[in-house]
Amino acid sequence: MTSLLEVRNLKIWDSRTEKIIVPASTFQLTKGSCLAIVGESGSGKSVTCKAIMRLNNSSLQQTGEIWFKGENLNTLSEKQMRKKRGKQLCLIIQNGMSAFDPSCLIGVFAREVLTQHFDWGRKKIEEEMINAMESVLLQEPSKIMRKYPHQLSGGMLQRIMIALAIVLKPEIIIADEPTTALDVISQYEVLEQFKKLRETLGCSMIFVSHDLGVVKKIADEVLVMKDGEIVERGSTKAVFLAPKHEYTRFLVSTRLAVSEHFNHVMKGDAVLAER
Ligand SMILES: Nc1ncnc2c1ncn2[C@@H]1O[C@H](COP(=O)(O)OP(=O)(O)OP(=O)(O)O)[C@@H](O)[C@H]1O
Repeated sequence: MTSLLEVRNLKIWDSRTEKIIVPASTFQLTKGSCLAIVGESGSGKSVTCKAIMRLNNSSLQQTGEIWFKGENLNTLSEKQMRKKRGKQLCLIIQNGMSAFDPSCLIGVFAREVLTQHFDWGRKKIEEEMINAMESVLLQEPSKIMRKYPHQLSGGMLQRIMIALAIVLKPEIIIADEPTTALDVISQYEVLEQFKKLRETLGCSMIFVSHDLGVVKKIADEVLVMKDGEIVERGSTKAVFLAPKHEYTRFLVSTRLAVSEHFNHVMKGDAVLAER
């Protein structure tokens, strides 16, 4: 299997305190596959994603190699990286609102992003965006384009980000807890759109989540992180069926306990509904 992205010995530390956040991560993203990164809060999932995009806060330093199509992203200039972001590597973050410019109408924001990568006129951009927004089931896309981010829900903003990705057609999408801030129904809908996005674009994906239920639905492979280190890796099926590391066993058992509780509650609801 060919890897599209190869991260070797990625080290991330805080230059102000010298605290090492990620000591030495090595992993690959197989072409066309979805790699989930799971782990508890603070285990280093987000800083790893941002390191690939070279978007960490300037106080965080990073060394190591990030190979993507014959280039080590860690050695590229900011200008070269800017060309890769969006068109080749796309990051979708947890809080949709902060990904947008609050003072900018959605349509204007989309135009600014797309004109950086395509030689398209205003009309073509609008057509492409409207088609993509319709495909992620956003109703009345023209109206949405004339709204500000704060006038839309978190689920809608995430779907607009997915629509933008559909137009940009990146080779890698990095989604950092994209459904976490949403209510359960929007979580389900947005996850379905992510699955569709993979099917339509055939792109590769890194999907960060602390929700193993979500991971099971979307990922082919899983990396488990704890305190900045990768403690387990393997196919989603293998990791769920026979977790090797104690910490993964803990994560899987907690997940099972939560879903049993959920089923129990749902059954209770069903009994109540029958009455
Ligand atoms: N800009 C920063 N400066 C200094 N330390 C940081 C910075 N960003 C993150 N950290 C630290 O790095 C560690 C890993 O953070 P990170 O956000 O990657 O965790 P995470 O696994 O994504 O957690 P969560 O699920 O809560 O998002 C934490 O201890 C955090 O405090």
